[in-house]
Amino acid sequence: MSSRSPVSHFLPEPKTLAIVGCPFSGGQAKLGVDRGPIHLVQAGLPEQLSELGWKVLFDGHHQFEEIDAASDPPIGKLKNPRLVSRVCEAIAKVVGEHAKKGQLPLTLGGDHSLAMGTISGTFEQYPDACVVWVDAHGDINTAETTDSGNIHGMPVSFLLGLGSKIPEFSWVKPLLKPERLVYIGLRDVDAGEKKILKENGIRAFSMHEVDKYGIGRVVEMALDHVNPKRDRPIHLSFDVDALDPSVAPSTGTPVRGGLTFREGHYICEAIYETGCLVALDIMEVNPSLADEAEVKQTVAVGCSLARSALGETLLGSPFAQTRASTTLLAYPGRSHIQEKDKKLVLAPPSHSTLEKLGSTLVQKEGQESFLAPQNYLTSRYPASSFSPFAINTTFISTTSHPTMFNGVLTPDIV
Ligand SMILES: NC(=[NH2+])NCCC[C@H](N)C(=O)O
Repeated sequence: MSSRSPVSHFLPEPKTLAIVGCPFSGGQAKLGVDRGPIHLVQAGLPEQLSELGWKVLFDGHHQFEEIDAASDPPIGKLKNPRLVSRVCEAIAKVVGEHAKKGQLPLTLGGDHSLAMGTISGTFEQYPDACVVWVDAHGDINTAETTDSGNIHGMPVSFLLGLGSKIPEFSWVKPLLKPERLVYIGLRDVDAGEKKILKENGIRAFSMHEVDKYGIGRVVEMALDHVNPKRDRPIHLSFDVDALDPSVAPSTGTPVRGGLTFREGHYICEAIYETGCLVALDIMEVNPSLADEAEVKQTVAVGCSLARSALGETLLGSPFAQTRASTTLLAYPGRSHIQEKDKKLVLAPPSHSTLEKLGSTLVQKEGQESFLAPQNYLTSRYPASSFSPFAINTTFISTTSHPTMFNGVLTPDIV
């Protein structure tokens, strides 16, 4: 799989990702979802993301305060209300702090009640953000409409400030506006939730729309709704049960007729391409609900969704695609091109050249790179001046801007 360095309208260089591991299951009744983040990390997710060019911060899973069931009786129908509230409040702080530092928080659930915390944290830092909620379920029940009493079916209503106010949750500010929220993948929506969606004019692309328009058009329409100019920060909250159970079997509330493997990944890729992603949740991987192979498959899918949302592409950057056949004729011993760790590194241009290019030198993991106009390479290193052997090159792009590229070249094969 190829990748390109992350591009962002909101995150400073070096792009930093903070993994917030949340081994939490209190928003629902099935045991095991608290082990989701542990499996995702053990499967190598942090390393995979640093291979994509992120500076990855992860210093262990979040430790939660315990509240025993006896001191946390239901409030109305709501189960474990104090526990869920306190855990989400803590996560809101953690996510908010990462966002404030310009880092992208990747929250690994855990059940989806956690999004009450993650989205609250995002909105503290980015009040004009929008939310793309990918899920089989609406998770928008209120204290009045919930049947199960499981809070993982309710976080969105808290974020929108719907339903009766529960003092225990008074810390949740209604920072999310209905027009800044969009759903993709819905197919199991409770009667009360349907009413809420309608009454609040919330845009939802169910599997019916995915079937009708195709995923490409659906994502475009969804983004046109919440982020028409593609200038708002995006929080992507992805419940793996949005995927069909044949793709992600090991999850607490699977529903048939879901997104295919590619449809799920396409959503992530398309959101990454906007350059607007500021926070990501991967939720509801429960490694206790299927056989070993299916658990492995679900965990692997959780990892690959995260990678797709964070820059992994099927063929490399758009730039690399258009320049895939570029042949750089290199000349051994030529001082401005050196081979370093199997990478060809162009010697950085002089300060005056950089100034002319309006570019600066970026120091990254011992490599120096710079942004330069697309024709910089060909004008500075015309193929004719090099011999005697050819090296096929791909570009590691630090920007999706089609006229810019990064001065580091990676030879595929010499
Ligand atoms: N995050 C989830 N898996 N939510 C499932 C919710 C199912 C159901 N609508 C409920 O409120 O209980």
